[in-house]
Amino acid sequence: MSEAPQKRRRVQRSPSPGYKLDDDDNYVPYVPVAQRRQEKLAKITSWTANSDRDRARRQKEEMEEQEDAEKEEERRREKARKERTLLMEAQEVHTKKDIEGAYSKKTDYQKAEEADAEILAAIASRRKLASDLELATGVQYTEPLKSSWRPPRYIRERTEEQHKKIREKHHILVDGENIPPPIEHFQDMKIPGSILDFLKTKRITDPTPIQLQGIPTAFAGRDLIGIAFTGSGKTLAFCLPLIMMALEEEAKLPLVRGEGPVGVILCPSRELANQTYENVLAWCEALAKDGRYPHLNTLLCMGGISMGEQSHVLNKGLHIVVATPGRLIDMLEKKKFTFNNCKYLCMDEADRMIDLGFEDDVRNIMSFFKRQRQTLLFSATMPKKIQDFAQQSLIKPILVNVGRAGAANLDVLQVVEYVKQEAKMVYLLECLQKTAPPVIVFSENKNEVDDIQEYLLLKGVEAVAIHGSKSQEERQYAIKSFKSGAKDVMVASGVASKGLDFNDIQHVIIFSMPKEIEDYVHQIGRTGRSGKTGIATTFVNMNTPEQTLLDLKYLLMEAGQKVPPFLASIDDPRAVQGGSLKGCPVCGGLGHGISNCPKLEDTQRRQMASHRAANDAGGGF
Ligand SMILES: Nc1ncnc2c1ncn2[C@@H]1O[C@H](COP(=O)(O)OP(=O)(O)OP(=O)(O)O)[C@@H](O)[C@H]1O
Repeated sequence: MSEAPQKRRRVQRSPSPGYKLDDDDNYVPYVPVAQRRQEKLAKITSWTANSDRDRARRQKEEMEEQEDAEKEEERRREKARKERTLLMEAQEVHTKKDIEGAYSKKTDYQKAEEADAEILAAIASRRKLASDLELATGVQYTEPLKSSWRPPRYIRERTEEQHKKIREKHHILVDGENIPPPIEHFQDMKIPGSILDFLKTKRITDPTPIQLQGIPTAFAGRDLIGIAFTGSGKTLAFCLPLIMMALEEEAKLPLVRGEGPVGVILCPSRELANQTYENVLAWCEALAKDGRYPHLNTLLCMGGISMGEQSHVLNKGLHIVVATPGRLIDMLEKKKFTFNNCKYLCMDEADRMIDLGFEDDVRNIMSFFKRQRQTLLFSATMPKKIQDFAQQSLIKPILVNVGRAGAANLDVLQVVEYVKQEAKMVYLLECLQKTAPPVIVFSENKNEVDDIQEYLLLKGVEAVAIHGSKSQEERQYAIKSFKSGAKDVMVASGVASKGLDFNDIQHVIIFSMPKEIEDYVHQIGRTGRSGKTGIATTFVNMNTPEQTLLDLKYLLMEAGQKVPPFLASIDDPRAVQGGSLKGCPVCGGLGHGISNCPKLEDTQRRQMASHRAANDAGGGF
């Protein structure tokens, strides 16, 4: 405000010697044209006085000519300037009209559709999910693996119509060629009695929908994409086929030291790998218990544990490996074991494993396989685009789908509450009163996880915490003490607890709503497992992005849950633009399109970070 008048004053002041204006060093006082002419005329007149009239007249004529020329030149310039301005203005108007015209031809919705199509095309051009060796040599398997397993005759003799009815009864959708029949009783799947007895002790008597179609499909040697709600028993559906395959191999020719594994199960987190490993161990032990079947060796291969502790497993023939990608690649590169005879690859939480973040690791792992394998992908969330991509990479795969991929488990009562940021801690205490323990509290932020645990401990609540920056011992202690019931509350970051199966969680409290709705589905899925019901309370507030709230709103509507008024009042911008309200093909969220997908943004960010890291490291591994 004070700057402008000061400048004006400086221009008005005539420069005095020694007075230096920043930009007026070459200042020449302006003399108007009329004044200059007068001065020249006066000079000429004085010559006239000196009676040199002819010279004066010539000079005057020359001057007038020059003046005329100058005036003419000035007129011409002015005309050109005016013409140019008009032309430019016309052009500007024209261009503006062009742009407006082009834009007015397409609705915002159409433009968004076009942008989405471009992104989808880019994703579709991803390399097939196969090892580099297979891609390079063009090795292509066209037929599924052969299997000696057959369903009982009475099931084989059922008509396709009868199979269809059974699938409809259990809300199972299937897709693929020559789909093996659904089998409603474990006994008919020809599973060893010792395993069935063990399952009974765990109250597992009848197969869940994903099991009754998934297990026969996998037993038949088929590649499989299995999608089913959280807590619906997917682990048994992909572990049992590997146990049976290993059993068959062992029966044919027992494995000796340096041989194996027969198959591998890949998990995206250490906790999940550990949990799956413990399940496999228990089932293999149960199998060998009655002495009729051999003992199968299982190796847990993940960061944070010493492989020395498991040398006794590596000293024998190895049947099953349960692993996280990083440590598995490390072990394979160090030739601790090989995949020369490995023929079963299963990925749990497969959408995470093969989305852009882990894709290269998975390809790397595949390059260690030397023969055809059976590939199985399982998850509760599997967006259409990932399904399509995976389908191209498997051999005549069968899709077994129970409920919409990414839909919430209907056994979970979902409550969404508006809680101001500063009121969350206090309200959390109140929420903990809703049910008896055990309760899980989720936060997206590691520091917040620690803060919540500290606050709860101060308030006398027995709480443990788990997140990615905790040591392996701390993580194991937290899980063990929570599982055993010694601790009432576990505060966890989303990543660290995905897929974990805790007994009878009564209540899940989502302290900070994750950006990706898939994460929300997995988090609330820690309760309401194996047919039991549970409650999930989620805190949202003005920090929660509107798009996330929209995803949440649609998910609640889909699950037939109560939608609170503040969520109900949020309008979908796509509806305003007159577009269709399809779910996002990348993350499955119902409240946004692909161009606003938070998962895609995250993946790109991760990729850029890993490129940066690679560059920083001089392009090394
Ligand atoms: N047929 C069954 N009947 C009853 N309970 C079962 C059955 N199969 C598995 N369960 C139990 O259900 C619980 C959940 O199983 P599991 O962990 O395999 O679920 P999931 O589908 O993998 O879930 P998530 O997607 O969250 O990982 C486990 O405690 C398991 O023992």
